[in-house]
Amino acid sequence: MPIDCFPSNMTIMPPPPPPPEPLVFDASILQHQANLPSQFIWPDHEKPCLEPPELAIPPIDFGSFLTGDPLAVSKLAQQVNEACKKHGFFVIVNHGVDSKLIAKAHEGMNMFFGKQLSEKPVQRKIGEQYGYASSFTGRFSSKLPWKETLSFRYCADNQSSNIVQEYFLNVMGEEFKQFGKVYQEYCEAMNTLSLGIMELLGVSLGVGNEYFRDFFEGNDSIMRLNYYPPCQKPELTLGTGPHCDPTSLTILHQDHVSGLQVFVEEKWHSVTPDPEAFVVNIGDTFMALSNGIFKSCLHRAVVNNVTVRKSLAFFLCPKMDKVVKPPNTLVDYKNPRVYPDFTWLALSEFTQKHYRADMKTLDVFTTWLQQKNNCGGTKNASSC
Ligand SMILES: C=C1C[C@]23C[C@H]1CC[C@H]2[C@]1(C)CCC[C@@](C)(C(=O)O)[C@H]1[C@@H]3C(=O)O
Ligand SMILES: O=C(O)CCC(=O)C(=O)O
Ligand SMILES: [Fe+2]
Repeated sequence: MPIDCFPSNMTIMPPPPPPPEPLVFDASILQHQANLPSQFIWPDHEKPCLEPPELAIPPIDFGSFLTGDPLAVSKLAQQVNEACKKHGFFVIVNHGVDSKLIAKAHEGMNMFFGKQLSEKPVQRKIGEQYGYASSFTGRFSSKLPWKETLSFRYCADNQSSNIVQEYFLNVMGEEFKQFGKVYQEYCEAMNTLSLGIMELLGVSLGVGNEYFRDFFEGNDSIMRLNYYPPCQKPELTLGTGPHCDPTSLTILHQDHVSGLQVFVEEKWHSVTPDPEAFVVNIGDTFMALSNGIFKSCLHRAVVNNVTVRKSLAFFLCPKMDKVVKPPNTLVDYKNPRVYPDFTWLALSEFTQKHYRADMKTLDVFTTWLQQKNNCGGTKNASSC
């Protein structure tokens, strides 16, 4: 249509600007830059505080639980009960996991994340739980975490006995075959330890040592490798933002570089690294399973301007279709239900497609679920 046919009062809008190219987090470049891209600068109220107090908590000797000595088990159950009611995490030593296996898992991270960005597999797609991601540049537009991650699935059922090894070989490639063997063995060790901890949590809550072990027998869990490159301005950003894990239980191994912080007694505390220990924290799903008795732990990870920091996080999750509801013995007129029934699939999808997990994920999810149910389960709760 010739330009003069347009009525004089019509304003011809310029074409919309092209969408900004998603930022590329190339750690080998960014870690040397004094000026951080604005997307990595967190709001003042979330920036890390300098020199947080160290949290000195007595580690729990898991070895005495493994002996099955009733007195030792009862003592440990009491320790765990207090820790999980108060701030939702505890530290265990004498856990039975081979330190050489842990060292190999860390070496594997150095090899993988030390590669050039171009040599790493393509970034994971939005809504997908697994794969390689560099600071989630394609997923979030602000408050980007200063980290690279590799997440993959671990299934405890017999049909998936080599799922980790197969992922590394088939999805990542032949050169990662040995990698896959290390992490397959590591995840199997995490599974064994998780089920043992579930026995201890069951005793701690008075439901017996089989209840939660059975619930997680066929777990469908997530293994995540966290790699935090050094940052020239660590006081402006975060490696992982403040959150409660939406999952059930997390077994975290941090290397010798401190960075994990937990929020207890109204302030952030640094958890002193101990390569011989695992940090175990309660997630949102187990908080619901315990009818709110055990608290999901609020935590975050800070970075530094000197060296890389790495952590291995095993997230225990039930089968996707398992209904998350507390045992009847934890519900009565004095302790009414705190959260509705839900499946782990629903909560997992909520965190991957609708909501960035933070410190209030479970409450927001609960409201979202109720709105959706009130609308007869339509796709978009806000449509009703
Ligand atoms: C189910 C999960 C989502 C996250 C990985 C596991 C358990 C922890 C979640 C996460 C780490 C919480 C902070 C925000 C998040 C986006 C991250 O920084 O990685 C979360 C993970 C995720 O959604 O990928
Ligand atoms: O790296 C850490 O110490 C914490 C990581 C974490 O909280 C997570 O991946 O959920
Ligand atoms: Fe976490």
